[in-house]
Amino acid sequence: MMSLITVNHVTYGYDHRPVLRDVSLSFAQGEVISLLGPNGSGKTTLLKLLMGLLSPREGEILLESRPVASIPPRKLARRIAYVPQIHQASFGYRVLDVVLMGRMPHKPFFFRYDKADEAMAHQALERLSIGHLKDRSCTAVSGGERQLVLIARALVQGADIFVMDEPVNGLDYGNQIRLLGRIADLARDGYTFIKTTHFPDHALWISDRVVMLKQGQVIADGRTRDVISRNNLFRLYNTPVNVIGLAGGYRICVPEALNRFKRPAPASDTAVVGLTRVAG
Ligand SMILES: Nc1ncnc2c1ncn2[C@@H]1O[C@H](COP(=O)(O)OP(=O)(O)OP(=O)(O)O)[C@@H](O)[C@H]1O
Repeated sequence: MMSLITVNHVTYGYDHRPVLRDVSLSFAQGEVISLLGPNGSGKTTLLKLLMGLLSPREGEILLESRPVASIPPRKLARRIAYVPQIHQASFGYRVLDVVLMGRMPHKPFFFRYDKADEAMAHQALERLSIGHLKDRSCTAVSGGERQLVLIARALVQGADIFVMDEPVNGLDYGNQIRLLGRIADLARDGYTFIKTTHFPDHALWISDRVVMLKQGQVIADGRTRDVISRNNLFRLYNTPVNVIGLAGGYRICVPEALNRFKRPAPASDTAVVGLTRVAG
């Protein structure tokens, strides 16, 4: 498969201390890639390098065959969009206006949005099933809805590569599942997602590829089912986690520490559990 993004022997450090060391990776179009690693392992730094916000000290990053560092920011924005973590909206922009902002890289310095821009924005909102929110203020929608608004903005930006830093952080369980579902749908349409996560289970749910970063180095990179293993999870997080296969080909992570969390159930609880089982 042709490489969409190639990271060639990249080294980076904010000061003298190296944060990323000799990182080489290659991502293909339509892949969902999860970057996993302990706090401070360099995940966000790698995302910033991919978006051209930082330049490698050594090595290079190519978008198709062109160095990212040589692509003007407005041009790069038409290919790569950043969807930030859920955050509190501080300005009361209308949802439709926030989505329209995605058209900026396509416009001259002084411009007005035209009918075609508005049609694209409406289409993106409908695609994510949030058309009904278009006239609401961004301060009056939930965190999960705001995350979808930012994805809609990335779609009208025309980007085909979405970079997301812990996209489900702060979302309730239902919205986490729905957001990951949207990512999987868009990946089926050819969009590429490079996202960080602290949840190996989320990587198992929707990722084609997993890259494990530890102390700035890639310790594993490959197909999700090969990389998410007890061995690799122990190397990464220094805690034993069993990866259990379920019917239907699903896999889940079960930390061994759960044994220690078990508390003896009072006799009365056992009876209730027994009743629930019968009823269920
Ligand atoms: N602007 C900065 N100036 C100096 N050091 C920085 C800066 N940003 C990050 N670092 C340091 O670089 C290292 C990697 O940080 P980075 O944010 O890439 O890690 P991360 O894997 O995304 O962490 P987390 O999972 O906690 O978000 C950390 O030691 C961090 O303290």
